[in-house]
Amino acid sequence: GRKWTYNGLDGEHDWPTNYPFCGGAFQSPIDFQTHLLRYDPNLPPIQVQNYNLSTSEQLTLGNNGHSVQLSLPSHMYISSLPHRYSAAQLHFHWGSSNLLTGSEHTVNGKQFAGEMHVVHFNSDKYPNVSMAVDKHDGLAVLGVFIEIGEANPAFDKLFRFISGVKYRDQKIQVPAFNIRALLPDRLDQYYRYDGSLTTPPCYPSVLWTVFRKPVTISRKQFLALATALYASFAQDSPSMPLHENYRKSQLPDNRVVLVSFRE
Ligand SMILES: NS(=O)(=O)c1c(F)c(F)c(S(=O)(=O)CCO)c(N[C@H]2CCCc3ccccc32)c1F
Ligand SMILES: [Zn+2]
Repeated sequence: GRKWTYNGLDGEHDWPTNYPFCGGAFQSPIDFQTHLLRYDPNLPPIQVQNYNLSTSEQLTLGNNGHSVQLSLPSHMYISSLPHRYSAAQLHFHWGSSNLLTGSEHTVNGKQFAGEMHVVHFNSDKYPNVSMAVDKHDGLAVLGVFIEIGEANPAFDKLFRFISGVKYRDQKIQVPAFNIRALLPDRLDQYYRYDGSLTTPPCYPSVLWTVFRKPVTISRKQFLALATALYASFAQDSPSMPLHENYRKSQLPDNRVVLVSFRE
């Protein structure tokens, strides 16, 4: 598809020109404002299967110019949704070294330092993520808020390789690890709503589950993510830093956000 960026030329205000869904309804991210929330006691804890990958498996870490993404095997899946949603990839959104506000979803206007998304596709109905990406029941994304605090060694299993994918379209193989360790300890408290991809083509195909509890990583870990990457190719000059890769909040379009927890 056509190139797009997060700011300046081809920035998010211009996305609808080449990607009409980006100007449509049911867009993500949104601000989880208290008055939009409705407690739903029937929302079950999220259950994930086969997230504890063996180190003998290899995953592809890549810089696609918009984020750093880690490919995930489809034998990892979410088992607590109406269909089986198998893993496809995970990626991050962040601010910059001195902008500790880079999450996409926000809570009553509070923006977190960053946000991780684990993208899954409905493998009961579609053979792969590309076939699922534009279907109304195609994707389920787990969102995890990231805050600066205690270091989380699990993220180093990924961040220690980030210098190998500094430039756009660079890819390396990395040893797999326990992806469950990247999620918060409680998977029973989350926000739930129908939304979209937060990047072009912005298909309204995502069942969003954003965990209430953030994970923490250290400032050193955060800087490794926020300052190491370029959105430009290795041979490009000048190089463009890859940062502030978060979409602004979208209109709720009178959507209700279900929550699995009481205040
Ligand atoms: N925030 S978000 O909406 O979860 C989200 C991103 F922010 C994001 F950057 C990506 S991307 O890295 O692929 C770069 C641009 O598509 C994705 N990719 C998804 C949807 C597009 C097709 C596809 C194909 C294979 C695997 C994943 C995906 C994405 F879903
Ligand atoms: Zn994302």
